[in-house]
Amino acid sequence: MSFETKATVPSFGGRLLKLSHSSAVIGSPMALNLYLPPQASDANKVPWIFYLAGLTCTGDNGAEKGFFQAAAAQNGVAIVYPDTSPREPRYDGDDEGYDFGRAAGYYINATKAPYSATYKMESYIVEELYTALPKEFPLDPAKVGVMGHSMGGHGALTLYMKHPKKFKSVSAFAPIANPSNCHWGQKAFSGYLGDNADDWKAHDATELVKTFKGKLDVLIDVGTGDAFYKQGQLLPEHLETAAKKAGHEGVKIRFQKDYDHSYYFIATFAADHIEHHVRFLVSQDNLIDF
Ligand SMILES: N[C@@H](CCC(=O)N[C@@H](CSC=O)C(=O)NCC(=O)O)C(=O)O
Repeated sequence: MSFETKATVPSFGGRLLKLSHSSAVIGSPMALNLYLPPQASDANKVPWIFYLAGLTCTGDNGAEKGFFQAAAAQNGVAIVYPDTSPREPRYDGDDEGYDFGRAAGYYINATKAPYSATYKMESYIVEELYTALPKEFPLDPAKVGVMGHSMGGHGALTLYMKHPKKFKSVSAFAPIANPSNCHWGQKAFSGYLGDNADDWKAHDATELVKTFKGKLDVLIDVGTGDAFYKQGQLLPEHLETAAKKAGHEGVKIRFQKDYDHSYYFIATFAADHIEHHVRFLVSQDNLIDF
């Protein structure tokens, strides 16, 4: 598989590549952004972090509004911003709501028709992009982290716990932390996986943490002014309680006073998240003082 570079945008001394490719997993073209910091070269393959965006997003939201590139450049890490769902073929009703179907792929492989034919965002991330990107770009295949926002925060936490050998670091902004117990998650999981709630557990961070055997050192930020948090869509306390009960003391949830769900919140704490990942991914020789 090869990527076509549609545009190259200079950013903080590095380059943001606007890429497209024909996805074998999804079965149609997909677009994504890749930020390469100034340290990246054929002779210096850099660590990299997936940023998984939330409902209604493309790979552009994080790249344009997340403010990750400054800290990524400073620390010599690359960031991959994938899309949030397949864009074609279209299915009846796939954009009736903002919270299911297009731009709401939930980073799982659907098992229910018709979505099961192409909605395979889990395999798209952890198999296709994970394998193909380091073959074409100066990315270290052994140093990969994952972070995300809201639906993408759910994606980051669950992909990390489902594929612990693939990711060395994880963090989340306002994640949907217990999708089996909130309206957003129930709607998505019944549409993609069917109505048997037992089948949802393998894709729910609060359920996964109960039996997760690896080491969990995860940074999570949630704004106390977040309308979706107040509505009960995120349920970070469920994850916190389950993690504590399972002995995972490294699940750190910071409740940020008054912050909302927006990219103003994400941008405020973006550098903290990059630095969290750097602790697990980067050798200190690669740091640049701007
Ligand atoms: N349109 C919806 C709200 C959609 C929304 O807020 N999406 C968030 C992610 S929510 C969880 O995954 C987002 O990131 N939006 C894009 C942005 O750039 O802010 C509604 O009407 O409530």
